[in-house]
Amino acid sequence: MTRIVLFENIHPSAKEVFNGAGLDDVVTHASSLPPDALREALATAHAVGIRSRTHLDATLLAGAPDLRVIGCFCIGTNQVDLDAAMLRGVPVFNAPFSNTRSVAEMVLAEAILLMRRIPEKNARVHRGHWDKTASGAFEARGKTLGVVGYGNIGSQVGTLAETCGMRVVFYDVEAKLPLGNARAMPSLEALLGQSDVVTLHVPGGKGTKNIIDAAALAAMKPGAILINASRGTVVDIEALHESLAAKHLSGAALDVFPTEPKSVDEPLASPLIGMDNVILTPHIGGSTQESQENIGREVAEKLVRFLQGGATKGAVNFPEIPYQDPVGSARILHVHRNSPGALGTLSSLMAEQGLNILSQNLQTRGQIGYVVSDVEGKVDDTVLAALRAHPITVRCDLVP
Ligand SMILES: NC(=O)C1=CN([C@@H]2O[C@H](COP(=O)(O)OP(=O)(O)OC[C@H]3O[C@@H](n4cnc5c(N)ncnc54)[C@H](O)[C@@H]3O)[C@@H](O)[C@H]2O)C=CC1
Ligand SMILES: O=C(O)C(=O)COP(=O)(O)O
Repeated sequence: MTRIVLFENIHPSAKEVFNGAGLDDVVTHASSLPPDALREALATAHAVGIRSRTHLDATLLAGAPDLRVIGCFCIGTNQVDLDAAMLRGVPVFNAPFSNTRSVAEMVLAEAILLMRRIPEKNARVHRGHWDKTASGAFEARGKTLGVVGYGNIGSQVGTLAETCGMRVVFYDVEAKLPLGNARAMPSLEALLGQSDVVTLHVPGGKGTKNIIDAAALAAMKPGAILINASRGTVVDIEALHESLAAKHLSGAALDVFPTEPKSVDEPLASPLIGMDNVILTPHIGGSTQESQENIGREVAEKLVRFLQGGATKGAVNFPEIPYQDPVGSARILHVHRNSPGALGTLSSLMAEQGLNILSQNLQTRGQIGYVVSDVEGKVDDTVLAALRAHPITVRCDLVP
């Protein structure tokens, strides 16, 4: 029996996919779990599904000996120790596209609201002030949007912004095809110096930590707006607070934070709380009915293809082998340390166990190699134990 444990209110479309594939042991949790409960839930799991809140580090993974695969039902995978998972022979999948439009629409909406100073005016009306003034309010048309990180989300934000007449510039560490009339900038500084609105769409992690710091904020135009719906670690929050307090920036919208509350009742701790010109949202950029339903299906299908066929195409940390129709009487998934002659060693081991190899596919990535073998012959517990016991073996499983 394959036990699948889903955390963080993953859309029911995922369970439908698992059940449709005959995988009925699906345990669902409405939220992420505190460390002890998480450890306990992982101890018996063969597959887990998480979103951005559940952090799976090397110690937690070591306490999950049966875990075969991890699904991130979101885009970001920085919450998982990807190398530790790989070295345990555990592929990690995500949903690279399904929520991108949802983020892009929210960012454009926030840009327009902030350019019109709607968050402040809304708060003031609620407090009894009727400030009917055009002061500080601007049209989007003709303004410059600077997109930092021109990937799946950033490029869509640019395309949507052009439909409102905005001029789009972007900066990316990789060469990117500009969509529409967007123009690539040679540096982050160049982008910051000419953008009325700067929006961040880079991945989390060491390479992007605090790329928007005090110096970057100072390089932005007076009165500019900053939007961050990427990862909280990308912006130095204290520096942003100072820049807003000094009225250098006119407003900001943040969906992600260096430390995010763990539950609905935990308040956000941030120096930005109470600033009327700052939109604060609880990491919901990708949270729409459409995106969550699609993500549930997309990632669950990837997990099923792996659990039932060994396919790792699209895995973010693993050698990629596409789905192939099985031939023979059994399919063996073997993960080994990537060393010269490993495939020969595995094939000899299989021959010693009386298995005839009908089809074999090897891919390597960094420190590991992954082999999918379709064989003729009897693969029972003794055979599996022999393959698992060999020193080159990291993991070995049989799929139906
Ligand atoms: N707020 C939310 O709910 C959501 C947040 N996200 C986050 O949005 C971010 C972007 O997602 P995608 O567009 O799908 O990723 P992507 O991988 O398609 O694009 C990221 C881009 O950033 C570029 N990049 C990396 N380091 C950079 C740097 N230092 N400076 C400039 N460019 C750099 C990459 O070359 C790439 O083109 C991720 O952090 C993701 O986790 C994604 C979905 C929902
Ligand atoms: O897709 C991402 O990377 C996100 O940040 C969205 O995360 P979530 O599924 O809303 O926890």
